[in-house]
Amino acid sequence: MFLMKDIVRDGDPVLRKQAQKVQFPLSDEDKQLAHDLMEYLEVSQNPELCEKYQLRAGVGLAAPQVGVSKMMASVLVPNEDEDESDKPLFKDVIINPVIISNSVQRGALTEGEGCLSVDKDIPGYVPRAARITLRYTDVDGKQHQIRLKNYPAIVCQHEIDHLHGVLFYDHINQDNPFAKTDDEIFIY
Ligand SMILES: O=CN(O)C[C@@H](CC1CCCC1)C(=O)N1NCCC[C@H]1C(=O)Nc1ccccn1
Ligand code: NI
Repeated sequence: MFLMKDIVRDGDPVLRKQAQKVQFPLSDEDKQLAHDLMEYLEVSQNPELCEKYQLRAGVGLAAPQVGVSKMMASVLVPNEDEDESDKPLFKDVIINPVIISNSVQRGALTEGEGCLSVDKDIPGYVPRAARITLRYTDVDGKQHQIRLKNYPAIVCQHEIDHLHGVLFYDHINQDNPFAKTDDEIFIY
């Protein structure tokens, strides 16, 4: 199981590398990595376990963040409203993901973004596509092509950035971190 000590921090070159495509069929090592990447999110989103293991709760975790330069990331976006079935908005390990289309409309999290690999808070809007069409392969080798919008779309873009050596603050407007072009929508 990954702990905070296993998470690589900004400054380590692995976070700025282009990750390698994952070969199928998955090796046992890659299957274990996929499992561990998702397990981190599940454990971190459980209040008791998060506390017990002193984790920072996360909704995504990319392989380079645990020092493995491979194109694989876990995404677990919980369904915030309690009453709804606690079926997550999006849950999968995305392997060799490719964003095949981006909406012209852009969006950003109103509170900006953070990263488990970046210890300091860096304020500012991180403009991203409001909607994307994502193509990826899952651990079983099944190909998916899905459309995502709002928070799940933001999370997947953040993770896919990691696979290309991009960190969230690379997108923040240096002159005016909270610059807002009029067509931008903002998501919670
Ligand atoms: O690459 C992946 N990362 O760096 C983990 C990041 C990924 C998200 C940041 C913005 C979009 C994707 C992450 O999850 N966070 N960033 C730092 C601390 C907070 C934490 C977070 O947002 N936690 C959370 C949110 C809702 C519900 C439960 N937990
Ligand atoms: Ni991150």
